[in-house]
Amino acid sequence: MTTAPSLAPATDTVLKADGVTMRFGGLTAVRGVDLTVGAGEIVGLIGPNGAGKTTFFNCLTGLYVPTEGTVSYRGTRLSRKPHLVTQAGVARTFQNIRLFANMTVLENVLVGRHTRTKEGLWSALLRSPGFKKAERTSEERAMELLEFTGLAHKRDHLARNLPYGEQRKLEIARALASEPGLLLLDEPTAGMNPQETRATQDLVLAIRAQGIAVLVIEHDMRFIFNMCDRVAVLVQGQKLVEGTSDVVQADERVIAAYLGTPVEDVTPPDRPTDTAAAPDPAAPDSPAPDPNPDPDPAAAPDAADGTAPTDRPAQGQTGDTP
Ligand SMILES: Nc1ncnc2c1ncn2[C@@H]1O[C@H](COP(=O)(O)OP(=O)(O)OP(=O)(O)O)[C@@H](O)[C@H]1O
Repeated sequence: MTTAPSLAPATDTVLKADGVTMRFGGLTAVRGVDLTVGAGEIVGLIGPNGAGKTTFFNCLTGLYVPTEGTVSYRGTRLSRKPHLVTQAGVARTFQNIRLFANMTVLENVLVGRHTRTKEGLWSALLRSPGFKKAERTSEERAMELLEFTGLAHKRDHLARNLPYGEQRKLEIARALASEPGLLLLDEPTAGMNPQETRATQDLVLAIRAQGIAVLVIEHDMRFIFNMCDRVAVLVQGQKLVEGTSDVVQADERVIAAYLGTPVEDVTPPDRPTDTAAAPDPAAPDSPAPDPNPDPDPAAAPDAADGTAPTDRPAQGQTGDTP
């Protein structure tokens, strides 16, 4: 088993969640979860369906106000308003893709810059010199991010016409546009083929190399155990185990509650993974992508960022011409 080394020692705590609990009426979806993410770390959050992973993300990012507990980013307690959480330096992607389907790839990334631009409405309407300068800077940065995520050649394509894997990349590019110090990824490889998964793994490592800490929910255990410095396991809303990939995948309780069998032969990041189109024994609870996924309450359009989920394209769709 190989874990890519983090570039920075995890001395500085970027994210600190203390005793986060989320109840929905009689259901406790998350129960007293503590979690930290250090600078330079990639931390995995795994667990069976319904374990509370996305709910926990929603508590971290202000979409839900936790019933109990606190969340801090770089030592400062986070706001309960999603756009202020983003402004503070925490960006995220969603389990169900949320893009502006009828906007271009470049425009989608520019939207992600809004928490980093100071020019106001009047300045924009009057197209003041300050606005034009800010617009140029934003566009340059957006293009850098499209280069970084391999989407520069699609800059003028409509988001809805991108193949599924590229829509996921675009979500990441848009999240990066807010210049986060911590990126939360909710099932970034869901519905991807092995090549796309491998590319996403490389992208996450490149994001970490830029000094951005990553907390990732994923059902693909190879992806998790290849990359993560630490992994936390949620079961029925509670943290069951936390440790290195080696510790977690050998833990009897995790095997019993989630993995089923020990995950062997985890592919190192520099080895191709595109051999298996067959069902993946290292992906517990990871059925073939559902073309009609259940609606994710967190993915509903919200006033904070105004995005809407896009329809998931059919698997293997390549019709990427706008
Ligand atoms: N807004 C809500 N209202 C009521 N119950 C909710 C709400 N959001 C989540 N839940 C419930 O909380 C529990 C945890 O759900 P959550 O989506 O966080 O799990 P998960 O670990 O992310 O699952 P998956 O791996 O399938 O995405 C589930 O029982 C779910 O039905």
